[in-house]
Amino acid sequence: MSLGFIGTSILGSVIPVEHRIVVGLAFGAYSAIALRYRVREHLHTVEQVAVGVVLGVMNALAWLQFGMGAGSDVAGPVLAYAREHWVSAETGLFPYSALAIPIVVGIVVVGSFERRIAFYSKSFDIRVCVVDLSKKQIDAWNSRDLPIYEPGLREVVDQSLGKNLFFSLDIDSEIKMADIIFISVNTPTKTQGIGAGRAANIKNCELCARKIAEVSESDKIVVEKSTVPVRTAQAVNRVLECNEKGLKFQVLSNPEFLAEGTAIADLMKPDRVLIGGNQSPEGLKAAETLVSVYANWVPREQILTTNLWSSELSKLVANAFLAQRVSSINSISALCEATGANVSEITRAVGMDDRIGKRFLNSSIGFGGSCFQKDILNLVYLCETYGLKECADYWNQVILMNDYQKKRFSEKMVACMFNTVTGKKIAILGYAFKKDTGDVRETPSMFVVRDLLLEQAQIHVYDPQVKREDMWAEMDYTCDLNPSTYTGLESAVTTSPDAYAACDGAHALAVLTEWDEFKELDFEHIYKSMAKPAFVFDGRNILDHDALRKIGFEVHAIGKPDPNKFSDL
Ligand SMILES: NC(=O)c1ccc[n+]([C@@H]2O[C@H](COP(=O)([O-])OP(=O)(O)OC[C@H]3O[C@@H](n4cnc5c(N)ncnc54)[C@H](O)[C@@H]3O)[C@@H](O)[C@H]2O)c1
Ligand SMILES: O=c1ccn([C@@H]2O[C@H](COP(=O)(O)OP(=O)(O)O[C@H]3O[C@H](CO)[C@@H](O)[C@H](O)[C@H]3O)[C@@H](O)[C@H]2O)c(=O)[nH]1
Repeated sequence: MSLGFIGTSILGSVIPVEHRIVVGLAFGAYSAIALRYRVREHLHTVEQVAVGVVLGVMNALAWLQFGMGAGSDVAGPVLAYAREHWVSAETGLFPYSALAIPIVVGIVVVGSFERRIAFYSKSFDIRVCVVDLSKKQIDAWNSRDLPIYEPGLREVVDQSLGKNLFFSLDIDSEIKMADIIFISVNTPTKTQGIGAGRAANIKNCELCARKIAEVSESDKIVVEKSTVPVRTAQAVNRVLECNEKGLKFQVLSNPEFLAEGTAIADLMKPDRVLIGGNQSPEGLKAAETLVSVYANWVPREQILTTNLWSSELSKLVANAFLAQRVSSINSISALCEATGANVSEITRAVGMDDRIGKRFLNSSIGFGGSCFQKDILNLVYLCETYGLKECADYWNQVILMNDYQKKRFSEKMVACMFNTVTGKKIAILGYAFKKDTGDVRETPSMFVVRDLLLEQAQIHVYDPQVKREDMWAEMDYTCDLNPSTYTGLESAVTTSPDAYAACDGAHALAVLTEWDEFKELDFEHIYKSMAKPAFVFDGRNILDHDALRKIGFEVHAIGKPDPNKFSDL
């Protein structure tokens, strides 16, 4: 397209003025046909065409003015300059050199559009259909109100929905049609039976494999996307092999490494993509097929291929290592509070050693989310199953340290408030397990709230994204807290429309999720509205503690020395 555009422009410039109308009409017809094709093939959006048409018309008018010698007040002097300096006196034509600027601009602008479009057009070759048993989920994905909050997700869905992205309940038909099937179902920690509280429940993966074996009518690649115990692919393969039509399936492991809140960025620019497969010629061929899908947007050198078991286990190890860093720094935060050292200074000092690195060393009230605890427990259980007790104990300590950190925080709150919070209003700022998500699975805030409720506090929660029903559901599922186990639960926990309402009349405020908006609050105003002494408990170390103390707050933060306790600071 750019070459066609540039070529026609050059042609137009060397043809005598009186014939340019013919070239102009030909160029217009060429553009209309080419653009219609590109919109139909999803290479341009209608909006891009609209912008292009406006720019094109402006360009054409400027050229017309130039060619006819007319000039507006603004364009006139520029055109006069151009006529005087650029048009050849002998031929009356535009020299090639004068075309350099529009050509270069054209190549850069249109070319960069095209590279971008080429990227998406490759992806459009692939039809993706997400199927789920849950009608509620599928309806939400097809609506304006997506079932999860994730920055940038709306745009990604809008771009492809109905073009090459579909959400459907028709699992059987979609299995039949697919060449590659990703199993991405939940694999929660077992709640009963053998390994309860530690082993991952892979029942849903097996059910998917059975469904695929039952309804498939052609050979397929089946990809384990869910996080699973090592050697799950063996079970999936056994089930698939039992199909009665003699179909051949190749099972691959392709664990997901995205984190919530940064999911789109992680998807577009992953640190690596891991694909594990059987090392037979068929297995290697299947792995190569999946590699070629990712290679549409991920550089090949970042796509690793391994055997099945290394891939499955790498996912658990990655999460265990990440969580271990959080528990390690959290253990040091307790030592800081006891000695007068400052955990932020320690993080900076040790993180500048390249071998340690700066990332994932933020001390907090503990890690939460649907993955870390579940996956470490999964690893612990695997170690136990293989008789590796010392290894199991080692990784279990990461969880114990996390439990300790959550408990330590709520106990400190009670201790600071004169050993009682009974009947006191406490504002909880942030309920999601981290910022930029509305997810509350295993959120550390919930454990702090539970501890404070058991001390008979009145809790007022504000979180910009968490839905009230999700808060109740998770409290029930994970903490067994519901109106039948805690009388008056719904009146003891209020959800507030904003941080100011939550803090109004409160004895303390606790920041439990690191939402950026909490840093911008008017703390002078909040201080005036609170009961005195007014306590701040910063569970994420995001506030300016010196400024808060100047206002009059009593501030306690994770791993930060208390100036009242250490006179030598
Ligand atoms: N959430 C994350 O950020 C994340 C990141 C990396 C890996 N993972 C892993 O991905 C997997 C899924 O996690 P999630 O957070 O999306 O879980 P989720 O519970 O949010 O979603 C799982 C979905 O699977 C559906 N489902 C269950 N059984 C099914 C079946 N037999 N057929 C069709 N649909 C079925 C459920 O209805 C549900 O909508 C887990 O193994 C998890 O460890 C999650
Ligand atoms: O320095 C840190 C970093 C994180 N956290 C906490 O750790 C938890 C997990 O955070 P994060 O890892 O950013 O979010 P997840 O969405 O749980 O992502 C993890 O779990 C996913 C599911 O397996 C993996 O795909 C990701 O790679 C892995 O980072 C959250 O409560 C964070 O607040 C800290 O306390 N301090």
